[in-house]
Amino acid sequence: MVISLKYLPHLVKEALGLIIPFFFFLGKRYPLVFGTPKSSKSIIGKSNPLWQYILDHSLREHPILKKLRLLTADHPWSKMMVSCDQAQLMANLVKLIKAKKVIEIGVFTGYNTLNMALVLPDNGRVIACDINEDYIKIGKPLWKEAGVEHKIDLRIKPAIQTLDELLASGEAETFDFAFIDADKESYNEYYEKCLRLIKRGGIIAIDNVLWSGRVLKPRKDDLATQSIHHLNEKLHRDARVNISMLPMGDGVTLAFKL
Ligand SMILES: C[S@@+](CC[C@H](N)C(=O)[O-])C[C@H]1O[C@@H](n2cnc3c(N)ncnc32)[C@H](O)[C@@H]1O
Repeated sequence: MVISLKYLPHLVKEALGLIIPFFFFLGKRYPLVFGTPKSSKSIIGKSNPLWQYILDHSLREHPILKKLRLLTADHPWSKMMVSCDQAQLMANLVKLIKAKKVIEIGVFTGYNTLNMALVLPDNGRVIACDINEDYIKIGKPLWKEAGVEHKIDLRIKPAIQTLDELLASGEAETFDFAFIDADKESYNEYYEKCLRLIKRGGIIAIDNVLWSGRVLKPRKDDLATQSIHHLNEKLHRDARVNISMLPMGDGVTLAFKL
């Protein structure tokens, strides 16, 4: 079939008229797959006016936490920091269950470590696990400034090792709350060990369970997404816990130990 060149602009216009609305439809129907993520850390994009509305109408951030958040914002890996509204939820949970002993797996600059230490009683303890001491140098002076340094037990080594040491020293079923937010490939191991360390009625919060939407189509070669997706599937069936999966930050699952 020969098409005269003079019809070409018209044909291109017609084709675009069909293709563009199709992609708009996909973006609206499957926003996590086809939409443009505004931020890798937030399911509601951080430039979405609703995100600002949520902060304006719910965030009660302690000034020292705000200071650490702003300091962290200059870091090249600042997107690793937990979102401030999610940190506030975790502080509220820690207070609600009157937690004394908590575990943080993945500290980064120490925003959530500080957040939890601020609401723990004076004899409370955060076991803070990370492999990178450099990131923590940013937050550590603020732990001291806030007067909560004595509540934070920082362990610089692979978190699996720290959790095994806690189990070996007889601390099973003595913790109230755990936050899992480190290397995604180890999520299942972190979950299983935390479940042993947490008391009945305790809570495990697991971060990044939506992984910027990648859990919808986990690629075979993407081990991080595969690991998160498998844990999500397992938790859905896990009779040892009750769960809620929240579309907050990059997705957070709360597992309540029965
Ligand atoms: C997403 S950041 C944690 C953010 C932090 N929870 C916050 O409140 O901002 C992940 C952290 O996990 C740490 N990490 C990675 N692999 C680890 C491992 N095997 N053991 C302990 N920490 C690890 C990284 O060094 C990094 O600081």
